Amino acid sequence: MSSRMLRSEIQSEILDLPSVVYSSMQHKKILGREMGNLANTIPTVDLSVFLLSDGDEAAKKAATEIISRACAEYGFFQVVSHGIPLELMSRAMDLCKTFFGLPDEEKLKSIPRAGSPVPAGYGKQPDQSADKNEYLLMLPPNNCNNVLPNNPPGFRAAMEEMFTYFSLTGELIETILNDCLGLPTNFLKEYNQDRSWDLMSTKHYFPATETENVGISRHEDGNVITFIYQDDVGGLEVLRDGQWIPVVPSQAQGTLVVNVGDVLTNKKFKSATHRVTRPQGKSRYSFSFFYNLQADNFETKTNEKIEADLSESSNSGQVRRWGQVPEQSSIDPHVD
Ligand SMILES: O=C(O)CCC(=O)C(=O)O
Ligand SMILES: [Fe+2]
Repeated sequence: MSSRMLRSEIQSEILDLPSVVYSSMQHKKILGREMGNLANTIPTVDLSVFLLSDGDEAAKKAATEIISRACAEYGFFQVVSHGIPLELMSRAMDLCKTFFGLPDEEKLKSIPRAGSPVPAGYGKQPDQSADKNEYLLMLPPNNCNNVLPNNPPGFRAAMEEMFTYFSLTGELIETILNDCLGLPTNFLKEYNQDRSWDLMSTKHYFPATETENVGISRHEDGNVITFIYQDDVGGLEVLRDGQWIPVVPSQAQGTLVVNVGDVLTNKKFKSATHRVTRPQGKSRYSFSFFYNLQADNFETKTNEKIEADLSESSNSGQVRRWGQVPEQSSIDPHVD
């Protein structure tokens, strides 16, 4: 499906939204309003104004300002009315729960291909790892290194559709962040056109035990922008001023968490440290989408170019390749 066709699907989707989340559609003046309290919650922004061909400019400006502040204060924000069909999101979540509930021998049919540059396929953290989760990782739908399960039926197609929509949402958020950073129009878009290195993973976090509860150890994402679609269990936490702030799953269906990765970090934005803590007695499921930068651009061009265009920028951190563990990363028991 061409990206133009998808965009028009997105537009028809947002005109048909449930009233509880999207009531702002009837009140254009408050489109783009802040739906969270900046003091202690990660703000949520309604993106529908950016998807409408006649989107109100003042509402876009208001939304852009909220996102700018959130990226500076938290490195995180949340979005609704992003155009990803809610039916697809909940179907994909249900299918992922079914997949992870299958016996190991079934899931192991989807282990990564030998020699693949990225271990696309099913995997489980090794026993010695503090992180207790299993996952299914995928490259863009047409990539020959993907190993996607045929069971449960429909899962593979749902994963591919989710990926395609996430990519488009990534392009939209990249454009908004471009403006937040005061970069020349379309600077990031022109700089980062190759979508073949984007990655999506769906994860199953096992319930915590009496003695340990680490889902993913504290880390920062090395890419450009990450999306997280989490179920209603909770456990994602963001470090801000030495305090772990929970990203409470929203009652609003289809809420996506967005976080700024190392590529866009500078004096203005931060790539925030975050982690996942596992609750007791419950599994947690999530989708993460990593909007990346083409690998060859990583060390050579990325921050150097963004810094050159943002004279105030100061990020000293080297942008990491996929899977490379940051030096400052540490394993902690998540008990504080
Ligand atoms: O599952 C989540 O909520 C977050 C996952 C995450 O931080 C990551 O995959 O980098
Ligand atoms: Fe992360």
